Amino acid sequence: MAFQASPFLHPGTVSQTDRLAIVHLKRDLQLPTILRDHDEDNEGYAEGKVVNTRFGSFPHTTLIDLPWGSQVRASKVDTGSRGRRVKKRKRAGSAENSGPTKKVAKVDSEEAPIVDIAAEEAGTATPNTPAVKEETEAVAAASGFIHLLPPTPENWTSSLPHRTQVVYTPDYSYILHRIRARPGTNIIEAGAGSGSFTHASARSVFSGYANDQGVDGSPPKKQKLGKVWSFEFHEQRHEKLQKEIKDHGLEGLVQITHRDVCEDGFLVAGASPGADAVFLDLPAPWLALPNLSRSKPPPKHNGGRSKEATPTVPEDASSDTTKPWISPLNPSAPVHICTFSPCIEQVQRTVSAMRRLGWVDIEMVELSQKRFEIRRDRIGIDHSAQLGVQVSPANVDEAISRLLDVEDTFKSFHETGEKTELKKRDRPNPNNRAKILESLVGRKVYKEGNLAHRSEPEVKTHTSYLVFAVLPEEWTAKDEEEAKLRWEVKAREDSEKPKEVIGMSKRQIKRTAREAHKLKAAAKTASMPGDETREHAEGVNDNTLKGKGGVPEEACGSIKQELT
Ligand SMILES: C[S@@+](CC[C@H](N)C(=O)[O-])C[C@H]1O[C@@H](n2cnc3c(N)ncnc32)[C@H](O)[C@@H]1O
Repeated sequence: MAFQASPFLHPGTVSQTDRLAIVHLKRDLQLPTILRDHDEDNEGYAEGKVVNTRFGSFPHTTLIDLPWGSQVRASKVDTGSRGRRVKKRKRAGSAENSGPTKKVAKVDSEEAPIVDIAAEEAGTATPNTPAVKEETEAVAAASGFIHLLPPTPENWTSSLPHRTQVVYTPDYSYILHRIRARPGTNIIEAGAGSGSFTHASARSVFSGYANDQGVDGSPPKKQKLGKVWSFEFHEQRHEKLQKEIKDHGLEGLVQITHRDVCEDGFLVAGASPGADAVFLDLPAPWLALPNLSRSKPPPKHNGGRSKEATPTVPEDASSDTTKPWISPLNPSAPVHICTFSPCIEQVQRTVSAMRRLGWVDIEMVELSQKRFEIRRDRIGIDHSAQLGVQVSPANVDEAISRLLDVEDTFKSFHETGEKTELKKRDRPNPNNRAKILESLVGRKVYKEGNLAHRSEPEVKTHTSYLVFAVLPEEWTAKDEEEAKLRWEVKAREDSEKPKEVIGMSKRQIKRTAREAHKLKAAAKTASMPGDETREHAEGVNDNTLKGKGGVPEEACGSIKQELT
């Protein structure tokens, strides 16, 4: 099969068969689906593969080859036929195959053969005979519509099948920015869970595929390829995510390993991922931190975790004590980390472990994302039931005219017995077409009323504490020597120093400078005319200064200079 880039990275302009698409029903309701031109699950719809939603049914055939963003109307699908599904299938060559509204769908020969129930009941069925399915052309229904969107990490996060708590967009966008994720970065992620962060980080670090070629077919340019090194110790979650990554064309960019990272570390097949950044979404990140060091961590302790809770996962070379220690981190760059914890006690333990292990710039952040609804509050009886309008008088004139109206109606009812409803019917409808057109064309409705904003009370984001830190590059004595040779440190010759400080230690120089500074300040006060300070400072002159500090006035400047 020809190589196809992931739809998350290169969605193209139209939806395609066998590629992921997002069926957008409304802002907080989206369904991911891989578009198929045939029903591989044999679900029994005459139209082939169908997405059923609260807004109607959408056969995949109506969703393929459409420009992204298209609005698609629902189709009439006989959902009641699902129970009788196999009887609906006809064998190839059957006379009924040639109806005008039928079209023949491609059938994968490796699929389970479709059983002809009628033939089976009659005992004439031939097992394993390749069959051809036929699908009815979809007919539009009035039940509703959807929009077809290309997949992005954002809409994948809001539509993915939840297997765990997930990291939502407001959190991961901030995290990826803080851990400096960019094209070419190697990220370690543990645990992978439902893959929400995995998809977002994959897009951030993508800098091309290993088999990328120039436009003219020339060999690929040498560039650092970014990669997400994902770890998950729950077997089913690991399997499901691995399948998703394959289905989404992200293999090669994301490598998922089934592993307990607290026990067995972060090496993959014995080799280092060379991580520039790390994201830990684990219940006990402090247990994994020793495995993210630049040198061999101290012997493991249980960390208060019960032995029963520790799952058994395949052993890796990293846990083999006979082999030399390999760090999973990039040795030639500072490593940025973020840990995601729901409670402050976990944060405290994580921060303590980070301090012990040499992480610096440790900082905790809590994100409280809120969405603001911005609208114009319009007031007036005239607007009546229009959207966003409070139906109450906008001013005194409007209130009086309304009161007169009501009084009139009341009076006429008592005089003539005429019902109010009749009068109402005579009154022009404020929401009639002409009125609405007038308000749209004649007036600037968008400018009317007060501009108001209020925050949404409920926001779908998993509140957690984010701990950020940096692990600097290792600096050995050898590095120090090399640096000294490279950037020669030239000590000042004694002959260049002011003579007052020659032979003094740094501490002595500092003390002398402090005293000189104090005396100089006192002398300045003494020379200020006409206040009490002058009297106190009387008698303090250059000579006493010299005597007190033992430092001549002219030396003060040079001592200060020496210290700076
Ligand atoms: C909250 S979920 C992660 C959600 C994920 N970040 C997302 O955005 O979808 C935490 C995951 O960590 C996994 N996990 C917990 N301890 C682990 C360990 N020691 N090693 C690897 N995975 C672990 C759990 O199985 C769980 O799936």
